[in-house]
Amino acid sequence: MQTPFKLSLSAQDIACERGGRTLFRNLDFAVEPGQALLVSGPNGAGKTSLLRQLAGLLPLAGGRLVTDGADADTPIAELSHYVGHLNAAKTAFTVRENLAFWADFLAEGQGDPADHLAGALAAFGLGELGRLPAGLLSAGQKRKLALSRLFAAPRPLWLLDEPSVSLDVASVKKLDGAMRDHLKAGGIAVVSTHVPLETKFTHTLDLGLERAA
Ligand SMILES: Nc1ncnc2c1ncn2[C@@H]1O[C@H](COP(=O)(O)OP(=O)(O)OP(=O)(O)O)[C@@H](O)[C@H]1O
Repeated sequence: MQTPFKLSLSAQDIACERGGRTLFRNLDFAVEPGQALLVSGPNGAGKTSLLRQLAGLLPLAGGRLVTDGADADTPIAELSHYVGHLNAAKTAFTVRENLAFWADFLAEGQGDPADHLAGALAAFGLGELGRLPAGLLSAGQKRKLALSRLFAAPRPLWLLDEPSVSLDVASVKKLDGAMRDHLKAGGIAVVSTHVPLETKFTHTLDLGLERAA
């Protein structure tokens, strides 16, 4: 069994600007090991922007992000998996090659990449499609491939932007199960979704309300 995660993440007084417009400011939250934050709000409220900030893909316009339980020099990007709207798969590579790349690249020094690859192929039942180029997958299968990356390397922070989009009912259940197991292992998750999930979120953040405040 893997060592339980022990990462905490807090956002302190953070702000976000896009195209010269302030989407939110003075935002605070804290997530401890085993906890999940649900980010909600209407279209355009800034959910994707916030997740991209947490993933280190978009600069903060103010405030700071603080982690505890990890080496202070390790950027959040290296502690997290970010699954966004783009599925980030190499279309000419097969399903297996994509997952093998992630297992080799992301899980270096964290156990046997072959074990991670097997876990990733099994997580959303992509084993049978292993030889298919990722570009030929259906929309839901592409989303499953992106989510399978969560299993290609153990990382304490999952940043999931509308993770259930295009998934069938059984796969949404698998996603809920995966999140439950991740939280049980002490992982943390920040999730934006318009669709109800079974996952028990310990914290919620409504960016629509933040904006109105
Ligand atoms: N590169 C950009 N330049 C300027 N404005 C941008 C840029 N990217 C996003 N925006 C704007 O920032 C705002 C927030 O976008 P974001 O994608 O974060 O919203 P969201 O809450 O995730 O929306 P949705 O629910 O529709 O996915 C939108 O008004 C969008 O037009």
